[in-house]
Amino acid sequence: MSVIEVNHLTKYYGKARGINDVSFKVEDGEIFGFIGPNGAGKSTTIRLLLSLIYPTSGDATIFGKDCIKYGPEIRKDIGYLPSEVFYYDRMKVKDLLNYSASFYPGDHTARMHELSELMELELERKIEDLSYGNRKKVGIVQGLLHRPKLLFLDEPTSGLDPLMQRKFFDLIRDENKKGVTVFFSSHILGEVQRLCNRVAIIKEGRIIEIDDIRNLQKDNYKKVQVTGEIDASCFDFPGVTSLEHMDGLVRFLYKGDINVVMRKIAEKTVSDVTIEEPTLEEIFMHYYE
Ligand SMILES: Nc1ncnc2c1ncn2[C@@H]1O[C@H](COP(=O)(O)OP(=O)(O)OP(=O)(O)O)[C@@H](O)[C@H]1O
Repeated sequence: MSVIEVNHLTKYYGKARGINDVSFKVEDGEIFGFIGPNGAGKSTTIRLLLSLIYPTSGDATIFGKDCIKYGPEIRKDIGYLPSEVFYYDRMKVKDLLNYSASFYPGDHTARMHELSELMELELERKIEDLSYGNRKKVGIVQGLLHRPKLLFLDEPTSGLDPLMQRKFFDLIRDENKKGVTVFFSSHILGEVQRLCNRVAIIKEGRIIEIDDIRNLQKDNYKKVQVTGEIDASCFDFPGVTSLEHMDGLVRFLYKGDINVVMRKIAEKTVSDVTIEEPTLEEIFMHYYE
């Protein structure tokens, strides 16, 4: 059974497009990346799944249950870090986290201390005295406090310094190893590439690709660079694009059977060859163009 199943979900805010006919599944134990530029519909999708807003059409299930009908029940096992956090400014971090934990059964005090220590969050400080990054940390602790089975992270690293980002990623990986499924929304491709198994790309409210990160790289074009006294035109065959020649170096992009390129190179006398996978960033830009 999939942890999340989204079927033809559409949301219009009046006449404004939120998302359009979005369908995908997230399996148990995955770290699923959801990437797209500003305004693509990432937050809208998450808010619909949490039934904070309602769809225009389509439906979705979490843990096999309808998101709207079983919203309160489902949310007990969900952790959510929104892209922007807003709190009661006058409260102490500790009081806010205790208040938040009180919505869930059990005692979460030990967990609160454990997570705050890890994220270097001072529990005695008032929210109004915290920097943007430290407020984000409150959101992270709050989202994980009740040991959720599914975690929604919406642009989680904005405001965190590189050291904290690394700690945060380690924390998410640890949670995932313990069985937590993670839905990770971001427009920062590097972090999606580092953390996620599978990724969906959303553009202007529609999903344009869903695949394993490795497949995305494998089935995409390769970057080929050959050094030597060669005539670039010998690489002008189907599958080759962006062919460039400069100072004894031929460079091009290739999509197709790599053996064709290898055989062509073997016919020549070359001094160096590199064949590279594109980065997720390059693939992403390719889709957006
Ligand atoms: N409350 C709202 N009223 C009207 N339009 C909205 C509302 N919320 C979102 N939208 C529109 O829906 C579209 C998707 O927005 P959404 O916030 O889901 O995108 P996003 O991918 O999360 O972007 P970002 O990375 O900037 O947060 C945008 O065009 C946005 O302007």
